[in-house]
Amino acid sequence: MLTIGIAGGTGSGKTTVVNHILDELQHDEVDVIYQDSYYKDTSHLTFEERKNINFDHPQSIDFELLVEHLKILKSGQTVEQPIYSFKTHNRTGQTKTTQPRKVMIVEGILILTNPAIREMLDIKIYVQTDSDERLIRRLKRDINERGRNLEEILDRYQNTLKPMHIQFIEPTKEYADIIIPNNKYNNVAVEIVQTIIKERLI
Ligand SMILES: Nc1ncnc2c1ncn2[C@@H]1O[C@H](COP(=O)(O)OP(=O)(O)O)[C@@H](O)[C@H]1O
Ligand SMILES: O=c1ccn([C@@H]2O[C@H](COP(=O)(O)O)[C@@H](O)[C@H]2O)c(=O)[nH]1
Repeated sequence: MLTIGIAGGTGSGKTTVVNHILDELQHDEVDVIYQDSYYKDTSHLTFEERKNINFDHPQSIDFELLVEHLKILKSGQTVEQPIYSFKTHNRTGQTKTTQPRKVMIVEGILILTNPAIREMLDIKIYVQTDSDERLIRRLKRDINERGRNLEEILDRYQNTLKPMHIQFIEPTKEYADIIIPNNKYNNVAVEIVQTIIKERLI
């Protein structure tokens, strides 16, 4: 199994890059493990308490389960990837059956902060986008798709997202094998990554 990590700040375009890679491969050749699926289960908290969680700190992620699932996939067995709801800030209780594939993509803002995950990745990619561009994208996406309002997004940006990005996410760029500049759609970089994947699959 070729394991590819795709990190980068929120709104940098990680999911978009992943989707371009998926488009080029056969459906049964590739699957994705989303770090967001592994936010810790917080069912014991009220919605108001969950809203105050710092979701940009590595401690918000159940890395133990994520690492265990990657090990299971690498050993050729299937896992049940939790399904997460950004609207309720919690796992839904449902899972997605994820089978081992020739290519497994691991995507998320904090994946390169974890040494055990870094160790398991064959190719580490960091998607690099300026913070103003990321904030604009995040505003549009979170209002349209994640049920947030302007004040909530800007509060989170100033109080947790920006400091956590500087402290934890941006420094992981140094672990990357490939950095994709993504202020604009970068088809050339994505095509290079697709070519590398195809070569490794031969
Ligand atoms: N290069 C780009 N230029 C403009 N908009 C982009 C670009 N890449 C992604 N987007 C848009 O920005 C938003 C966030 O992108 P997404 O891929 O979800 O980022 P991430 O997964 O890193 O948070 C989406 O609405 C997406 O369509
Ligand atoms: O319940 C939650 C969990 C996370 N977030 C925010 O999501 C982003 C990470 O997702 P991307 O798709 O990479 O943007 C992170 O910055 C968290 O702040 C949330 O709002 N609610």
